[in-house]
Amino acid sequence: MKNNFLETVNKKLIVSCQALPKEPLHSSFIMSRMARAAKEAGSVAIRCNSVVDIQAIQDETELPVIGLNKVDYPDSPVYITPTMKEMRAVASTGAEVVACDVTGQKRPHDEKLADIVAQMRKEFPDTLLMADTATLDNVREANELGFDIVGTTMHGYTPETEGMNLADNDFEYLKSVLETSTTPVIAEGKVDTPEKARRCIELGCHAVVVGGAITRPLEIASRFINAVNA
Ligand SMILES: CC(=O)N[C@H](C=O)[C@@H](O)[C@H](O)[C@H](O)COP(=O)(O)O
Repeated sequence: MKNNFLETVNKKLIVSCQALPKEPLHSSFIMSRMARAAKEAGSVAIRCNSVVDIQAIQDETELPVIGLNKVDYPDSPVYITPTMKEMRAVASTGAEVVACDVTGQKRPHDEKLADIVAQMRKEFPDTLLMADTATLDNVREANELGFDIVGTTMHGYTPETEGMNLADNDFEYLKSVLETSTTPVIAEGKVDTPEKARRCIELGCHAVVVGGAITRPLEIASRFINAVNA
């Protein structure tokens, strides 16, 4: 039996709290406090990266999480929970959802996504799987492989979609994702205003994830500074 994550986040905002080692706020403690602020504001779930951050955020907030583990491998461009090793590590935290790259690109050690999904279903039957996709072909693959949630996370972040923005032409691409996907869609990636977040829900998304615009002060400060200095 699957957990009730999808009911919890229905038509709601999920805050992503992530800071990589190269970012100024890289710290599980700081991410846990970011998540606490998000919870106090009304966020019903948190998206977060790495086993230590997931555990710190679970301890601090007791909110359900979309967990992932970003790792760079030399033989692959895929970095969001790329192999079975990271999938297992994230699921072992008790994360309600494990998110991973579904962009059709070669995975490390040539691991096959279909094998990873089959193995996850066997080892973690209660855990939901979220596909971080970039294109409509990726959405179709995620549906065929039986992912529980389709996210637009990688749209604009692959060679094929470079320069694209989810919000372009009143979310034209997102509308196509909603028409294509047979499972709930979570809008994610560059949703940087409350109005855009609201629009994603109005268009029919199951939920919307906002990260940088809430939890990356370097990004937020840069927007203000660039506007003032323009
Ligand atoms: C492309 C990629 O690696 N995205 C990551 C996925 O988890 C995060 O760095 C983003 O912050 C997250 O997707 C939320 O998006 P935004 O921060 O734009 O609201």
